[in-house]
Amino acid sequence: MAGRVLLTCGEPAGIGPEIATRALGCGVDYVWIGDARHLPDDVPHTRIAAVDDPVPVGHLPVLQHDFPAAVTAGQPNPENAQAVIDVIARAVNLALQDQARAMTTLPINKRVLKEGAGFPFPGHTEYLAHLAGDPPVAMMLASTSVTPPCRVVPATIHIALAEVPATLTPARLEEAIRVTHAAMIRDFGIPTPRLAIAGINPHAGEGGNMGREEIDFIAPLLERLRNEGINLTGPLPADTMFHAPARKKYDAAICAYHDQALIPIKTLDFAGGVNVTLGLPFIRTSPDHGTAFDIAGTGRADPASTIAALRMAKDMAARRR
Ligand SMILES: NC(=O)C1=CN([C@@H]2O[C@H](COP(=O)(O)OP(=O)(O)OC[C@H]3O[C@@H](n4cnc5c(N)ncnc54)[C@H](O)[C@@H]3O)[C@@H](O)[C@H]2O)C=CC1
Ligand SMILES: NCC(=O)COP(=O)(O)O
Repeated sequence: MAGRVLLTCGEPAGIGPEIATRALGCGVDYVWIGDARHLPDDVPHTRIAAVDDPVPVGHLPVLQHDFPAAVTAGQPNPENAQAVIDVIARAVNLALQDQARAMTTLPINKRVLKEGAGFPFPGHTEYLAHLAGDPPVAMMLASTSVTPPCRVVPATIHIALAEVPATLTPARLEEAIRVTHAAMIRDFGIPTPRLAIAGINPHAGEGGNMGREEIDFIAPLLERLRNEGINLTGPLPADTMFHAPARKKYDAAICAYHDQALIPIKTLDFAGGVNVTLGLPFIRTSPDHGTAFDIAGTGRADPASTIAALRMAKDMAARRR
């Protein structure tokens, strides 16, 4: 397996190109896949033919990917949508062929991809799972600069809130728990992971007075999995499980839906948060933020989350060896 981490360009009208270059020197050897014409003017870079080709010291290695339309910072162009998608697929192919140790993806704008190329997936997570043959996956967001750490997995991901109760089936929750449990061991080096499971209702249903999902299926599922030896607590009231003393008691939290999981991590560690897709045959991390069109091209974008994502990808790759 080659040594570099692949960094996909994401939406070129967002902050991706600038943070890709500002992460240079972070201690991770990475290659950017994108169109070199989108890089800030003063960035030393070298186009290479193969992932591990050498470049001069201080240069960004670039696997060139031609985009069809011009890019204006802050204004995504649907004509470039297919190229954004193709860059992700190219990175997956390289990873599946063991030509790279891991991939880190820069943010995409899902609406533009749908508008410009009919992209049928709500995010990278679902697209990467599709490209990998649809193994069970989970989206984890993990802090890197708060103690105790905050690691969260929404059991339902990119769906409307109104669809959550019907989508959060026992099978869906069980899959999220099993994928997270296996990944905590394999990728995070925690041999006996402690998982905390959030309820879906206020006060975890308050004994059935504010909803019955906890009684009807979450608690029985947890009991069954505990009998297999998985260390689980819950269902817990979500509002009191993320303060520091509560986080000390578990290694990862499985939540019912997107915002229940992502609000605590992005509040506690927006700069250091990393998005990891658990369950894939290759390693994929990502910064926790989006395309940030409001500041694209201004030089104000903070590369910290991307640096944390690259470092986490490198660490995971070392663990998998
Ligand atoms: N992995 C991915 O591809 C992700 C993509 N997105 C996409 O990004 C688009 C915009 O999403 P928003 O909800 O607006 O979130 P956002 O993260 O792009 O922006 C939220 C706020 O945080 C600021 N911000 C974000 N990253 C920053 C950075 N590195 N340094 C300094 N300030 C930063 C922005 O300027 C903005 O004020 C959406 O289309 C969404 O789907 C969002 C999250 C992840
Ligand atoms: N809110 C998190 C997010 O949108 C990231 O999704 P993905 O593109 O990593 O699937």
